[in-house]
Amino acid sequence: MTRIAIVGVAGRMGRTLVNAVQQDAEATLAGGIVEPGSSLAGADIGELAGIGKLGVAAADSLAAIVDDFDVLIDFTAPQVTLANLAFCADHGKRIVIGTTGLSDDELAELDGYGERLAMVFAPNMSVGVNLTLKLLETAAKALGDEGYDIEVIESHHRHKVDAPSGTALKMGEVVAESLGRSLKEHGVFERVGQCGPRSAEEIGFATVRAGDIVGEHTVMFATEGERIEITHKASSRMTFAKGAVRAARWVAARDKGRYDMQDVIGLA
Ligand SMILES: NC(=O)C1=CN([C@@H]2O[C@H](COP(=O)(O)OP(=O)(O)OC[C@H]3O[C@@H](n4cnc5c(N)ncnc54)[C@H](OP(=O)(O)O)[C@@H]3O)[C@@H](O)[C@H]2O)C=CC1
Ligand SMILES: O=C(O)C1=N[C@H](C(=O)O)C[C@H](O)C1
Repeated sequence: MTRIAIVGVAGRMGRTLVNAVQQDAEATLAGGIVEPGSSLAGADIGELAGIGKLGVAAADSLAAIVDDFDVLIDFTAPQVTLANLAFCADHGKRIVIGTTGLSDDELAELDGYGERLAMVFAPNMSVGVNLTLKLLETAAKALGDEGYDIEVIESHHRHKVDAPSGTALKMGEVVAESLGRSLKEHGVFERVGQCGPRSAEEIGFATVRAGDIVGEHTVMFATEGERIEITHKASSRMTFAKGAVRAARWVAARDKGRYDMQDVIGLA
């Protein structure tokens, strides 16, 4: 039985994760964390998630539940995640990280922890998106050097704070790597005014933020006469939450290293 604690337990993903852990026969809900000083500290995390009392009170620090859990699941914000990584490394815990929007420096810092603990870090925990990444590799290799323009389009709810989404960036990276291009050099994240025609090698990104869209990603390969679109649409956060719980069970049996969902699913 994997003892899981969830940080950001009152957030959109945190509440869904409580539900997902409850539904998993091989995992147990060992704790939930809210922001230090939050008025929600002490509330029952089942009630926060809308599934009724579970008898687990929200804590406002990891230190308060350090002996209760084996794996932490963290879908919060970059600086919060890095602080939690340090805590887990210092206390012999494993961690599953879904947080997106990390800067290059923050990613480098996160990477360093792979030598100190076992972590799964992925911008999208759904099985469907991780399979889509494989399809993109094949499509990019077949089409990318044959005159097909590549564009990544993503849509999310009005509350999302980072752009492009972590998944869109990952899709761009997979396509770029498959073609021997660098996303740093060829990624185009803004087009406005007299920006001129697109270059053959650029990989364009477009972002939509509206309403309650859970998460949609399309990679378009377009040339004269045809276009192929590979699309993934999430209609419920449960798809991410179930993936994260699966990752937590998987990482509980791992030694040090930085892994992603492709490792967990067996697509690496
Ligand atoms: N990898 C994946 O599959 C997915 C990744 N994500 C990513 O997960 C992240 C969170 O998304 P979402 O759930 O929508 O965002 P929310 O804003 O709904 O949730 C974040 C939660 O973290 C809490 N929080 C902030 N600081 C702390 C702290 N110091 N200690 C404990 N809790 C804290 C917030 O509390 P408060 O509200 O009080 O500030 C909030 O409840 C984003 O980066 C998003 O992109 C989302 C979906 C899927
Ligand atoms: O913030 C979200 O909601 C999501 N974020 C992730 C991302 O940035 O890719 C994954 C998912 O699409 C939902």
